[in-house]
Amino acid sequence: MSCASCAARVERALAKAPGVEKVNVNLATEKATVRFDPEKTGDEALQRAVERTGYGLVPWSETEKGGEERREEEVRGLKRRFILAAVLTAPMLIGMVLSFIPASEGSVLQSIVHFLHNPYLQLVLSFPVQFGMGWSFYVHAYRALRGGGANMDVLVVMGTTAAYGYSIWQMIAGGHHFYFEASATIITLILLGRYFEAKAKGRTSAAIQKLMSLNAKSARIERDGRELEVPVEEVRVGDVVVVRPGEKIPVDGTVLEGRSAVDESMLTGESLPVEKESGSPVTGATLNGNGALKFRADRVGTDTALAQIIQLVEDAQGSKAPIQKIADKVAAVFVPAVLAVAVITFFGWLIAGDGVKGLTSAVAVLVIACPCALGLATPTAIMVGTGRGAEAGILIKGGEHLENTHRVDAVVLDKTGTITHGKPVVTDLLAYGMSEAEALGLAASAEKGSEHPLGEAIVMRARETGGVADAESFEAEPGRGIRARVRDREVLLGTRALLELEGVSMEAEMLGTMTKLEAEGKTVMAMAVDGTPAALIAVADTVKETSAEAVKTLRSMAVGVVMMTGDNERTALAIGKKVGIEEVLAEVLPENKAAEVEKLKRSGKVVAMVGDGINDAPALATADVGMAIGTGTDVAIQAADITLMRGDLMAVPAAIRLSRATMRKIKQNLFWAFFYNTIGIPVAAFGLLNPVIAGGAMALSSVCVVLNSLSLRAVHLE
Ligand SMILES: Nc1ncnc2c1ncn2[C@@H]1O[C@H](COP(=O)(O)OP(=O)(O)OP(=O)(O)O)[C@@H](O)[C@H]1O
Ligand SMILES: [Cu+]
Ligand SMILES: [Mg+2]
Repeated sequence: MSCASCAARVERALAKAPGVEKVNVNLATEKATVRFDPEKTGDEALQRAVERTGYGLVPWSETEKGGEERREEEVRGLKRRFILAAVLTAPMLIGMVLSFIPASEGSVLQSIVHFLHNPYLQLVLSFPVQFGMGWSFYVHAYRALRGGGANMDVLVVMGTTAAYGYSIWQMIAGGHHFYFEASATIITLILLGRYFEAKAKGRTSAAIQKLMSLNAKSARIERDGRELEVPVEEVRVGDVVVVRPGEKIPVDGTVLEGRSAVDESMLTGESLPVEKESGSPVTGATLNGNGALKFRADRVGTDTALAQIIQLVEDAQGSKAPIQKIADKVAAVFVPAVLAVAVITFFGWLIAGDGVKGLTSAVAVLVIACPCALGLATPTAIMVGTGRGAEAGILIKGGEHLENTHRVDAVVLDKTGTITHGKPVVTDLLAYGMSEAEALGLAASAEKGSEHPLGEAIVMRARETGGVADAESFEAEPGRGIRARVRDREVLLGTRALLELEGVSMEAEMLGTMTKLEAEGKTVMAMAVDGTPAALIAVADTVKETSAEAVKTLRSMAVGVVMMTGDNERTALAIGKKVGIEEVLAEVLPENKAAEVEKLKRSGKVVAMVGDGINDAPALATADVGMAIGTGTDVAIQAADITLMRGDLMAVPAAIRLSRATMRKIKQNLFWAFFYNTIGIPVAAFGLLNPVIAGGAMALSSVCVVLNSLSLRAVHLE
């Protein structure tokens, strides 16, 4: 495909094929994504549908193998053709330049100019350029026309052939208007543009290549009591993998033996190494530190975290941003419209009595009108933007999310696990009417079945001092607490509201203590045993080091920040004060989190929700942009549009910055592309544009667009 109208035509052909439900063709990645009913159609039918329009379709599985080589081959071929064309065209251009120098009659200069302007010499030089190096334009144009449409190759071919044919006719008829050098120069310049474009396009996928290169090549596994080295593809789930100090971890798994600090920065962007010991999860492509590790392989091949990240980034790069619809609509009607303008131009000038001017002007219209810059404006920026994000640990699921993020003016932050580390520890334990040890034992036994971080904190504390028994029954009340039977006693543990709902009333003194602890920013849970208040358990969670700075940065970007939590208001306000958030929504039950986001949206805000927990998932899906903390639960990551691989909140302003920068690039690109066509076409039609300059400008425009998008790679996100 050479321009936006090609992509539009392939897309239409696929959309019309029976059994196809949804289709997206991307010019920059040269990929088509099709959702179809396998009962009604298949690879081959789709392939035929595309081939009928004059293009080709290669199944995805085959592109993986040869994709990179094909691209390199294309770049090499274009370079070769450009150099040959340039060498042949140069004498004609030199002749043109020299003719501007005043030369006296009979001088050497004059004879050189004469020689270089000899129509026979020009015919001989330009013939191979037109039909040799330029042959592919004819092939592509023919295929497009045969498929019943037109693309930019048709414009190039029509323009240059008209100029060339007219020159030959002039030779036969004894005239002296020759345009051999014009058509040769246009072809040379377009080849140069295509060469640059193909090269630059290769660089837009650099992020993917970088990710792929992270993969380990081989792994050391233990089989039948022996250690042997195998290619990483041969590692099976359940294999025991041995990693020596300083080695790359080959696949995802769980540590069985050993202790080490692992550098996970390549995947998470988090620079501090993470301590690993028996039971810790390890991820393929990360780098082992000083210890030796032995781990069990849990996920291999396409299931590993790295493989999924690559897949996600690839999908995102190929997806469309809504803003592209404008360009697509224009591109679809562009070529026929330009042909019409060219015809009108020619006849207009002819009627005005200047057929020669009509011809050159029509050629200039055909050449300047190429919509290739238009087709590349959005997809190249989306490609580079999502790639840049992946490098910084910001995984964006699609172009639309990258686009939506730039409008965000309110960010809702979950408290536990998002602003704080989400690893609370028990700080205070006050027992009423029983020993502290007994209270802790009951609480921990009751919480044993809970996956809530608060429950885990209590169990952790109890493990330090003694055993934790199993509960006879366990029931969680989301957003309020738990109810359990332990050693034949009814245990109720959670918020004030939970106890009140069950008709348990606490003494004023106990409530006072609770309030006091909460004002310190601790989360306080009350426990009732068999209907009487028995203990208060306070836990504290540490605020992430960067949370306050992230809030400040967001403010400076004119983005409002709100904290939303299920925790009580006093605790929330105390934490809010630490990080600089005044607006706090506290005691929000899990089922109401989404409704709060909805309320904010209705007030006219474009809302980004940042969360980590299962209870955040509905809110993440409701928000205009859902951002999941990568260290959080899978459910949250599934529901979100963007995953922040590193736990720290500075990634939120970074994501917004990236989106703003990407949108700025897209708008610049679209403006440049539209501007250039809308100004260029009338100027050319009125005979004010030399066809050669038109060729140069058109080649430049797409190169400019691609380079402009590539400059996104250097954007500062911090
Ligand atoms: N397993 C549990 N054991 C004891 N109390 C609980 C438990 N689960 C919830 N609670 C009580 O319910 C409150 C709200 O819980 P919820 O899970 O909605 O929010 P959170 O995890 O405290 O905060 P955030 O919404 O910021 O993640 C907690 O503060 C706690 O008092
Ligand atoms: Cu073009
Ligand atoms: Mg939570």
